[in-house]
Amino acid sequence: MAAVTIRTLTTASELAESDAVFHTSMVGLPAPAADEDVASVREPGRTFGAYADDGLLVGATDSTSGMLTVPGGARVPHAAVTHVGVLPTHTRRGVLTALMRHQLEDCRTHGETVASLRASEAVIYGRYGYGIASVTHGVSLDLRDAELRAGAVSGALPVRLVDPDGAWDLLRRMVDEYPSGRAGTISRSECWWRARRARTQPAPRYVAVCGDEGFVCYRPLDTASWFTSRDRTIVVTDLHARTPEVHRALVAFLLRLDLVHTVRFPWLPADDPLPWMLTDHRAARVTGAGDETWLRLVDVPAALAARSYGPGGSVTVRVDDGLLPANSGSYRIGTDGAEHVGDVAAPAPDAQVDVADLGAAYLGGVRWHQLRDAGRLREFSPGVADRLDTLFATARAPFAGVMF
Ligand SMILES: CC(=O)SCCNC(=O)CCNC(=O)[C@H](O)C(C)(C)COP(=O)(O)OP(=O)(O)OC[C@H]1O[C@@H](n2cnc3c(N)ncnc32)[C@H](O)[C@@H]1OP(=O)(O)O
Repeated sequence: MAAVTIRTLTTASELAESDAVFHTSMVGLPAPAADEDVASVREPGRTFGAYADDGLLVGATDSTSGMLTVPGGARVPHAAVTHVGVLPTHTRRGVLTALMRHQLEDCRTHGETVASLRASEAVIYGRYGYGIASVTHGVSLDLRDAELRAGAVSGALPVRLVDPDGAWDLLRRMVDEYPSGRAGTISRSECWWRARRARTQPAPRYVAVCGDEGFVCYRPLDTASWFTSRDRTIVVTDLHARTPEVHRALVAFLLRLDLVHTVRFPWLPADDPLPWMLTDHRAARVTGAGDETWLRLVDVPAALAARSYGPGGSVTVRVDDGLLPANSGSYRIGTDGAEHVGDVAAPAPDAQVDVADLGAAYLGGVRWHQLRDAGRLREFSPGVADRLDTLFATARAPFAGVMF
């Protein structure tokens, strides 16, 4: 166990120091500008520091509060955990474990149902009850082959360019007014917008807006030889649309850009309609797939009660949570909802799972039969995984859509 003291960091210099610890631990992550006011992009009271006996700040983590959309459309209180780091001189002594324990207990105190994060390494967070709940695809669109199918854009939805530096409030309004209904969507906090504003790369970058109902932000890559390049590439840094029609109009706008050969979409849901809009499906090439949301059910009874379920009768699942023992117990999950039915001993469960794997399956992204076949779900009654799959299935792949 680590000999550290965990404290809430409050002053501007403490917060700046925690940011320095994070960037030192990350080795190569580009640091924010020297004049960035770290306190302005941190939610008060949510940054925790670990101090060694000699008073040195050796580790830190923080989070912002918001909401996460669950299957069925309800939104539950959510903590977006980030800036996790321990100085390389103090790793593997339990510092992160002490920080994670403190942070999860704090989330419970705040009444947060779930927490999520993006992981720098896949081996870190499972032990703290986080599971991979959504995946993301990187897609490269070759404009030499990309053509919209006839009828993909009906009618003329106008797209206009706006000043990127003056558009922040407009973008924020569109995200807030037309939230995605997709499970896994997280709200963008005040701190998120401030950080995005402070850290967005300088020009050239562009924002195109479709009828105040959607936008796409993009910028060119490798501009040194842009004038004569045979491989001019832009990257889409953000895309938000109220309707599929607006989404298609924004993609159509990108396809019409002169000079550009390739459009990169670094993060798309696995079931994004983009390839299906095109005459040549292979013009949109998946260049990589990775984990997106690592989800932690902080309050298992509240999380299970908040989402909707498909048909499939009911199943009693025993959940084990080593870090937040109040979550451990048996839950009856059925088409009509879910409820806590007892402690770990009774009644006899149909299956048993660790809280991290329940988090992975919660949004419908990972199928229960995968978890069973991987040896992560213990079935006590035959066919339970298949029944759970029917109960937990969602129409669309879960996706958060934002980095933080
Ligand atoms: C949400 C985000 O911000 S993601 C960014 C996370 N930060 C980084 O990747 C920065 C670089 N890494 C670090 O700062 C640190 O290595 C951390 C934060 C990942 C881990 O901090 P530590 O204080 O070393 O973790 P701690 O000592 O509590 O480890 C607990 C257990 O996890 C294991 N563990 C922790 N990190 C790793 C890792 N990167 N690889 C393998 N095992 C790990 C430890 O071996 C230990 O296992 P044990 O309980 O079986 O002994």
